[in-house]
Amino acid sequence: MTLKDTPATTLAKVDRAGKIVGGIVNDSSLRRYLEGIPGIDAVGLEARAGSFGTRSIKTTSKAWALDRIIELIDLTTLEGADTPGKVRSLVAKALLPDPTDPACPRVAAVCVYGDMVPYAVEALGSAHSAGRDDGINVAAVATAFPSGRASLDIKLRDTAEAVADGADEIDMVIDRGAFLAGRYSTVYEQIAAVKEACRRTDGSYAHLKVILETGELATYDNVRRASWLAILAGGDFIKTSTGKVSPAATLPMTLLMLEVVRDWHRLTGEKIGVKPAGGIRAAKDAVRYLVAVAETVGEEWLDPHLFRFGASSLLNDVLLQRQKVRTGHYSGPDYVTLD
Ligand SMILES: O=C[C@H](O)COP(=O)(O)O
Repeated sequence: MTLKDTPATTLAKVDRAGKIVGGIVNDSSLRRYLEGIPGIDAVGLEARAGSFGTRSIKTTSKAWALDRIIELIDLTTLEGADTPGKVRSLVAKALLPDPTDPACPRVAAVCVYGDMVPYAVEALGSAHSAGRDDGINVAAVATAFPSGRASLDIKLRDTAEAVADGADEIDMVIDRGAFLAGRYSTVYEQIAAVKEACRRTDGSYAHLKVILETGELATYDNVRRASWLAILAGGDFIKTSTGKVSPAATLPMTLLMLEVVRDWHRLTGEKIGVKPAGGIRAAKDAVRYLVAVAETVGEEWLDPHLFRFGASSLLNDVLLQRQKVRTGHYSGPDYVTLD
């Protein structure tokens, strides 16, 4: 697929991207633009990220933060050994995270492989958001996740099938090989094409999260460029990692992506979401991310439309901490499911 074949909806974004990069979107204009972005002060970035762990939080704020973290979780299972039964258990947990407390909030979404989408949709039943704000979304990883090593045609079919099966959100991976080789227009065109594959028959779109796989991009400068590229190409969210590569999400990388989103908002007025994913398991770490969001882009971003945690086990620790805040003690190790 080339830009010439790109459908009309995407062309509006291409026009805007063209205005921003200063001409036709191709390898040379993208290279000029992306490589012209000033380099990162790594020491300053890491110091800012480190400072988010030094805030003290009142008990009332902690209770609020724990509930908010739950509401921002994409509760995830992405294992080769996943089964319909495992997905049903995940959905049961998403629907009722704490069986002893009906007031416990629900997670934002369940995140599964594409072939598991029908089981997630069925298990959610009337709780499936399907476009409503009061339900739980189904997110599907697509585009030959986690490597992204497949033809564009296969990536588009992977995406379209998940959307047709009821996925509300698509988590795609970028072609890191193309990005690192400087073939920016290949990455751009693939993201734009996947965005089009997110189109439903009624003309609405599944939300597109673009996974950069920061652990493979290696440098802060690369992650900043990839963030701009993903947003220019039409991504609704930028996401750090698949969870299959180490390091996965880190606070400095996430902070850097939040800064790009802040700058994009200043430039265009458009709000893009951020999703750190992989390796976030402790509630106290998740609180640091909340502080980073609030102090970088503002509290408005502490909303499932604009921020998510991609995590398989974070919910368990948040429930334990929540129980402690509510009752003053832990209920014991059997309180949460450990899957
Ligand atoms: O996107 C989410 C990740 O795959 C989950 O990673 P995790 O198991 O380290 O929480």
